[in-house]
Amino acid sequence: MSSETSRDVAIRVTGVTKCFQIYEQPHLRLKQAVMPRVLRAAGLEPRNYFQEFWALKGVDFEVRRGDTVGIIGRNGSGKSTLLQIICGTLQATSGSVEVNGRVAALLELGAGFNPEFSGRENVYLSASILGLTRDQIDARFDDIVAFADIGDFVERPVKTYSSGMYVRLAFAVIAHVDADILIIDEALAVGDAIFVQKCMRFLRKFRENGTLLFVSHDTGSVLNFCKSAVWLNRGDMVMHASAEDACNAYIEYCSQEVYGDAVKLKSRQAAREEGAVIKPKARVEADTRLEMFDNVANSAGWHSGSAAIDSVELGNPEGEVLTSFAGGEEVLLRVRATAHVALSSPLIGFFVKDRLGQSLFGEHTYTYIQPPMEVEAGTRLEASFRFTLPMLPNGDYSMTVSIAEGDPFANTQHAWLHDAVLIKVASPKLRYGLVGIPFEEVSMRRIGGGE
Ligand SMILES: Nc1ncnc2c1ncn2[C@@H]1O[C@H](COP(=O)(O)OP(=O)(O)OP(=O)(O)O)[C@@H](O)[C@H]1O
Repeated sequence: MSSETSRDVAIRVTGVTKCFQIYEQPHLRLKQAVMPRVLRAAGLEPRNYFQEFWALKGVDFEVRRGDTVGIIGRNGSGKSTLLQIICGTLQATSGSVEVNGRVAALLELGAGFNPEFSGRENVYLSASILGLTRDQIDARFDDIVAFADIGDFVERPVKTYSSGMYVRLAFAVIAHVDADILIIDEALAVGDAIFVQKCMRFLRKFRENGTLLFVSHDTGSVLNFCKSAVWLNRGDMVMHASAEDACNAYIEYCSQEVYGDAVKLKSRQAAREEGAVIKPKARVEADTRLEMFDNVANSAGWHSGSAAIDSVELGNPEGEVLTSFAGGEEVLLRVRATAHVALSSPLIGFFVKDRLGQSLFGEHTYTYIQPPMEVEAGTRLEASFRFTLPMLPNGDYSMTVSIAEGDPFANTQHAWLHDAVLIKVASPKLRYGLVGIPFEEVSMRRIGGGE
């Protein structure tokens, strides 16, 4: 039993299973409807004409009020099925779902609106299903149409809409019904960039008070948006953990799937010493704002056994290793790795990500090392990247480093360190946005008279 009271819980999913009945031929469905009764009446044991498919196999998790939870998993893992059960549009085979609050959902395209009705009629229909009175819808109609921004199409039947228009109107409705809980499926992906930005602004505001359940294949947007994530795999809930832990585990799993059983990835997490203290090396510059912590030994990640990352160092272009930087200066990043087997076209890469796991910048060696190198087992490699360190806003960052084999589009990862370098930025000036810009001068002056 959870320690949370029902008041704190927005969604509680307990032991939910879903079994679909699969009929190999359409007429077997009819047979299933009729035959068992006939056979029972004749005193015979009825048989089933379908195969069972378990899309969900006992899913348990809770979403607290105000939480933003991502649902991740590969195609067919049961994400949409779970959302439909939470929304009440699909019945679970067993288990229960408790939802506290008004739920509005943007599920897969095609669900929700009546295609024969106009946009206007569908707005009234779906907003009233979501609990708004006619007067409330009248009062909000113009805002909904302005948000959707689909012009005269609002008077035309929804069946004439493009998928982008459809999702615009559907999102506009759910954004105006005072929902306590929003459930967003991948549908948002069909909107154009400007509309998606508008939705994201709305969702960022919404999550200040509301509860959000967000499904995506894109771990980047889950990391960017969600506090925690539920990972589903073939109907099983593998984990419900912080978004970072769940996404890292999921990415690792997907990589393992690519390798197959031939190569067993070894988790570095398992080897990590509990409570290892990361000590920053000595500061070099007096007015430091950006500090680097070598974390190669403690970084979570994995390796296939074919190659390993040995060290990651950042320093000045002369090669002197430093741990403190101001941002804006030229730096040299050196990644050393060992190939334990012969590799054709090894590539070493890195990217710097923010606290939420959002990638900010990075590079790999492939485009610079042409033709690709061939190396024999036991070769030690050093990749060097010389670049201008950006000004990063205050916060914690980390650098992911990897060695792979192949090209940027088709490669086999051999070692991956999630947090090879930890970066702390403390500056009184840079505060906003993803990337800090060093402003040379900021001023304000009066350019006209006031009343
Ligand atoms: N009505 C249905 N009848 C039979 N099988 C179904 C039905 N709906 C879903 N399934 C199956 O259940 C499994 C889970 O489907 P679901 O759509 O929930 O997965 P998903 O994780 O949302 O996938 P995707 O990421 O591709 O959208 C799939 O194997 C799918 O084929």
